[in-house]
Amino acid sequence: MYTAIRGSSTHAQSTSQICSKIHSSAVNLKQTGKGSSRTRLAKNLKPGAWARDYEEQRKGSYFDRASAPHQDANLLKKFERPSHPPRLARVERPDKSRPPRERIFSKSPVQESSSFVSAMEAQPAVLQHRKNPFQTLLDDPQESEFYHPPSPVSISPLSEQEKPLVLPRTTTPTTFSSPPLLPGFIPAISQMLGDDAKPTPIQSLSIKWLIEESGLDLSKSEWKQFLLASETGSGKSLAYLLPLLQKLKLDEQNGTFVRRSNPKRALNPRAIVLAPTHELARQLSSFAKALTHDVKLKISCVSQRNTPSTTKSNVTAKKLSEQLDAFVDGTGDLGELDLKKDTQAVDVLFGTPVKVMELIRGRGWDEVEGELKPDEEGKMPKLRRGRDKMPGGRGWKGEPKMGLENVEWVIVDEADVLFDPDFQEVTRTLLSDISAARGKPVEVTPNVLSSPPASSSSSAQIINYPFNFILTSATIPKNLATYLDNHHPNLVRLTSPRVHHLPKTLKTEYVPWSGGNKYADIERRVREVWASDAAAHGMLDPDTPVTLSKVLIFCNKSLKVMELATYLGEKGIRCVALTSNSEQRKRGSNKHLEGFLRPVQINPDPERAPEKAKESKSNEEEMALRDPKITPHVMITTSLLSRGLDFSPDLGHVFIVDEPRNMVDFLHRAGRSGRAGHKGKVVIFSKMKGRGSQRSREVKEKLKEFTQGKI
Ligand SMILES: Nc1ncnc2c1ncn2[C@@H]1O[C@H](COP(=O)(O)OP(=O)(O)OP(=O)(O)O)[C@@H](O)[C@H]1O
Repeated sequence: MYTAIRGSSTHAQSTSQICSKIHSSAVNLKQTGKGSSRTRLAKNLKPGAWARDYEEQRKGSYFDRASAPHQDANLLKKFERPSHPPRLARVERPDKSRPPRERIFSKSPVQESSSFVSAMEAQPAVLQHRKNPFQTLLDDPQESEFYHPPSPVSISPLSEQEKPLVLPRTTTPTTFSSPPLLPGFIPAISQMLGDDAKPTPIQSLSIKWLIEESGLDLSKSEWKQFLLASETGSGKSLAYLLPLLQKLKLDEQNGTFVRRSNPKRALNPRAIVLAPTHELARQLSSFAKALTHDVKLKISCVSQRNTPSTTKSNVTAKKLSEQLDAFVDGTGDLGELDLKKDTQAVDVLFGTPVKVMELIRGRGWDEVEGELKPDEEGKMPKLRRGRDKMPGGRGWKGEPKMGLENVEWVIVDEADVLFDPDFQEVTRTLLSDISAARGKPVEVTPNVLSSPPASSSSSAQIINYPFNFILTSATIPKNLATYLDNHHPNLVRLTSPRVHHLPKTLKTEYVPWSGGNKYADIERRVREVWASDAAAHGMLDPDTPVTLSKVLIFCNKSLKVMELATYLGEKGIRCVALTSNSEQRKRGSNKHLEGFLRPVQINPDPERAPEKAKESKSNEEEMALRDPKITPHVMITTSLLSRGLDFSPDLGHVFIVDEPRNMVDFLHRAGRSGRAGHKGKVVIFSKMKGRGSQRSREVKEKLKEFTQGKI
């Protein structure tokens, strides 16, 4: 590269010739795959529009510099393309005939779970603008990013001035038994987890403190406030679902719950479970459905609707609005909500905060109409019947569908995401709406998560919601702990001993890039995984068909997901590629994750559903499911699927091909494998030798310390 430029200067060529020479030499280097800085140079030093800048440089001492031009940071900065603005969740098409719509929230709006994704997919530079509370992996090696609980059970506060109230260790239940559990839960638990299943540490704690209650008024108020934190795959869902469902059933049986009816909004749940993605909400709701197989409670999931891609001219606004309100395609088995049929109140509603808000306030609740300008005669334009009153049009606002008077429980799953700066406004607005409907309004103050720890003398707003408030997470970043300390000082923290560690059954492996095609490295590794599966199987049980591991690959960018999927597809490896905008995600079911997620089902009762009970797969179907050429065994995605989803134990490998941005991200991605005591491996691809490997080695060191519990 350097020689090419020196050569150019000695022959006094024209600027554009010089530039094109630089360009072509850089492209050559790119083709030989010699490193990222050169590739970037090839992109940035294209001849043409920037030639003037080169001319200016040439007048100075550019070519006399001792160093190579790609080392001149100032110059490169000048030619750098402007960075992309942060992606918004919903892209508005410019329509000059309409006044612009504004959003109520001043910050980057949280419209959908896809905004979570765009936040996770955004470039590091973009993340900085939103003051990401998490440091990048190496930014602050001295200080831990996490809150370390002093004991499995503690009550607030984190602030340095006060000491947390630490409860003495007591014996916790070691079996799922009735009592304290309702007898109806026992067969469901046995069917789902096996007859020998024992409660995990977080489940023991929750049975003890949330179900038995131990005669101790921990939360010092009528309503419980709890945080459940434990490592990934340790059964937090069951830890909060059991107390929730049991209490709902008991209140119903004892007559202590009196349903307040709201004739206009019949859908009036007793509990709301919030999750950051539709996929997770659906999986949790089917888990709850299976648990209540005998304990009859009505479970629903408000999910991504079937939005028609185009507006047909013969569809009236009313019809279209009705279609949009029929949220799913009638897959009632999964417990998803169909507003046409579900006019009765439900017991537990699962959903993302944005979807639940749409039910509470009506679709389009977060948009205000743009200013309508008077015409030349000073008359205000009327809304046009068809277009402007169509869903999404200027004058359209959906009807609220859901009452909140009966809500006695709110569970925030993946609390660190739902209270992170991108989500917290909508989450807290939702909590405040419920409080207001229950006669106890709570003000929503902006940006509470960035506030410093309150000293004992300062007066942080103490929030006591008029409902039971349960948070769960596998990671408690310090800013979440501080928020809880400031605003929920009575919150009880139940934490498992291994919180913030990788599951014991998950192994970590580092794979160096070969220096050639990275996609080929990944392909090779996938094939190695399958080869070792086949070899191990051959030694153990050669007469039965082999089951090959499923592989989940995490990239940082959607573009890379698609490129890698194309590459592997061309090499004969079928993959599912999922990004926030994937069409499959819009279907309103988890079909796109079939084969990867752990199926949740209770064996059908042969008397009640004889056909379902008989259903079994033919040999050919079984073989097709095992064949990676027919059934995809590789899923490629971004952080979208890193949260909460319970992948099947067949998913033996997680590949992390881009450096995780922070420890939180790493723990959640890695934790999709090695769940519930099953073996798993997280494979981290990185550069371990030569230029640029220093950082990888430091990251490796940090991850090692972390997984060994030194941080
Ligand atoms: N006591 C138990 N014994 C055996 N398996 C269990 C037990 N409790 C839960 N499981 C299983 O463990 C798996 C993981 O559970 P779950 O998804 O609730 O974990 P989690 O802690 O919420 O994980 P994450 O932090 O990733 O959301 C599920 O498949 C569940 O069926």
